[in-house]
Amino acid sequence: MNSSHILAGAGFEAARNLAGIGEHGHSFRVQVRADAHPGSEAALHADLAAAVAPFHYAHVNATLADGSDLSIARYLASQCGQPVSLQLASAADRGALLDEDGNEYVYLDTRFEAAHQLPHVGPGHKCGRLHGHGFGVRIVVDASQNCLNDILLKAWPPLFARLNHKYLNAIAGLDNPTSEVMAAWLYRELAANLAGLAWVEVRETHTAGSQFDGETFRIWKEQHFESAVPFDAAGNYTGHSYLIRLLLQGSVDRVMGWVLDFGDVKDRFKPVYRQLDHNPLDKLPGVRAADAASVAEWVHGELKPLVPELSRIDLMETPQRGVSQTFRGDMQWPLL
Ligand SMILES: Nc1nc2c(c(=O)[nH]1)N=C([C@H](O)[C@H](O)COP(=O)(O)OP(=O)(O)OP(=O)(O)O)CN2
Repeated sequence: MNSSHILAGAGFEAARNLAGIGEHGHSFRVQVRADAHPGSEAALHADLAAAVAPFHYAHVNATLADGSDLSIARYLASQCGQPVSLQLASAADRGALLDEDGNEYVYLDTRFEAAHQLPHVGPGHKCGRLHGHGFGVRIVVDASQNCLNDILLKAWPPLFARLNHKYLNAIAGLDNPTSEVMAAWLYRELAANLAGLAWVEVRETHTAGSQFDGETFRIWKEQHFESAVPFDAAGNYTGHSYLIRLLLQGSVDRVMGWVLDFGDVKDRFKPVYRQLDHNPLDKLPGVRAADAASVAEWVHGELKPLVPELSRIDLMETPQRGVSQTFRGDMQWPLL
């Protein structure tokens, strides 16, 4: 079923006091997603700006007795004036996630450095060669069952020791170490020792990722394009460096170990990309309007026949303003 969302972001610099840690400070980042309906975009941006304002260059505990990530996240969500899903990053590697159904999670972003090759790709495919990555890993747990320290101190270190600076293909279960296989392997290894594990994400590069929640595989590929867009009724244009994220949901091919090759996603997107990049978006053939939601719909119309697994498109005009459209499946996370 199609659903259309608005994405809004904000940041604030704040001090806080936490039991066991004491006084310290953070550059907090917050992203929210809300249902799109007439007037909701301006209201969401205004509500979010007003919600973070009391924290900016201030002490969190002046507003909230409990200055934890979860407490701040709950407060910000409550100020948004409409149901939202929310991601609060208190540091580059950690934060809290809340969804509209009342689920609360904490996450840790960590990484390891390793070599691998994909043994089943066709001749000449670059991933058949021995190569390596700084693999990004996001571990997400149900906040009511577990906390960040359990991931950091107990669950992750033994796995890090098994993976870091290793040749992944030599590890049992990783003979075909695609991102999807890695996410499923990490999920199974972590679930054994981590109560409330919700999902695991693996990022081989900055532009591609995969997610496994014990049942469903989701992958994404990101691209940037530079485009002009009408600015006012007088016919003036402005422009943006757009980020588009194409998210796919599907089963993993038993031989290849992936939903679809990230390279194939990029290749199939190329003809669409050429029409978007360095062009005025209101002149796209058949586009309903030049706003981000209409452009995302247009991309979906062009790409759906080529990528049937395409489930969601996120289109950001700026890092703090964009849309997220779901066309099939259920792809709540990542928020962005
Ligand atoms: N679905 C998957 N597709 C691909 C995987 C994978 O794990 N799952 N892995 C690879 C390669 O290992 C490759 O290193 C990463 O591919 P890709 O994203 O295409 O890398 P690029 O550096 O070309 O990405 P840019 O778009 O240039 O940033 C291939 N596919």
